[in-house]
Amino acid sequence: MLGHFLSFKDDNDKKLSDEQIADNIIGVLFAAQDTTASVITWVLKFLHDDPQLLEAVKAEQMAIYDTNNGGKMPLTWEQTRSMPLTHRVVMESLRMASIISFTFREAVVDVEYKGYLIPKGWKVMPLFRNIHHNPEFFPNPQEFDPSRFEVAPKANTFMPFGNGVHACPGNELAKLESLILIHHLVTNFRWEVVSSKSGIQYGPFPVPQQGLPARFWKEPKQSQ
Ligand code: HEM
Repeated sequence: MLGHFLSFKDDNDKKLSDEQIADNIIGVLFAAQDTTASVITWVLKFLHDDPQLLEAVKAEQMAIYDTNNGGKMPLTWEQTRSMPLTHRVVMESLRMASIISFTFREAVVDVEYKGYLIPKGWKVMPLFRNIHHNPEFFPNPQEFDPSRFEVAPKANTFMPFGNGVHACPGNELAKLESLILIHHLVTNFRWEVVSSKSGIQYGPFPVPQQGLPARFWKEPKQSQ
């Protein structure tokens, strides 16, 4: 990406300034890395808090691990497309955590919505977190329940990656990274949350209070 920015020239042959390059790199690090790290932290918390679910995810991943000759062969693209339970855990974590809680849009023309007029130039703030925690769309919204994603959510009720032309271009990458990490983690490691506090801490993205301090260790395999 840095290479692309350094060699970029616009229609007038103008290059990007160092400041513009730094701004873009920081922007993407912020948009891509912190967000994905936050959601993965929540996945670990939710799995840790539900040992039965963790066992079920582990069973799904161990089946893949065994097919891959005890993890000696790399995970394939097709395998990442065939992790239904783990995928639902990622989706439910995205809903529960709602990493990007809201966004802004500006009305470019007068808009009438349900009897309200939003005049041209006004800012509108869709609150993703509220939509994701609305019991009308997600019954018992405070409950972590991946099975709710066995049925696709109603249109425009699940937007962890935003919507429209400025929706997140890293959507699929973030989900893929989460699936890969979960695969390697549950097939090779165990973890214990050292101090689990209820509550959310924003920095600016939400993570569990105190950032979920945990201890990890490699799980001994029976065949080893
Ligand atoms: C779990 C991880 C992620 C979440 C929850 C997330 C969420 C979002 C959301 C909600 C938006 C739309 C903001 C808006 O409408 O104003 C957005 C935009 C964006 N995201 Fe992500 N994102 C994630 C990961 C990533 C990754 C991995 C990348 C890049 C590799 C990325 C790059 C971007 C960029 C460049 C934008 C701005 C798009 C635009 O303005 O046209 N994001 N993200």
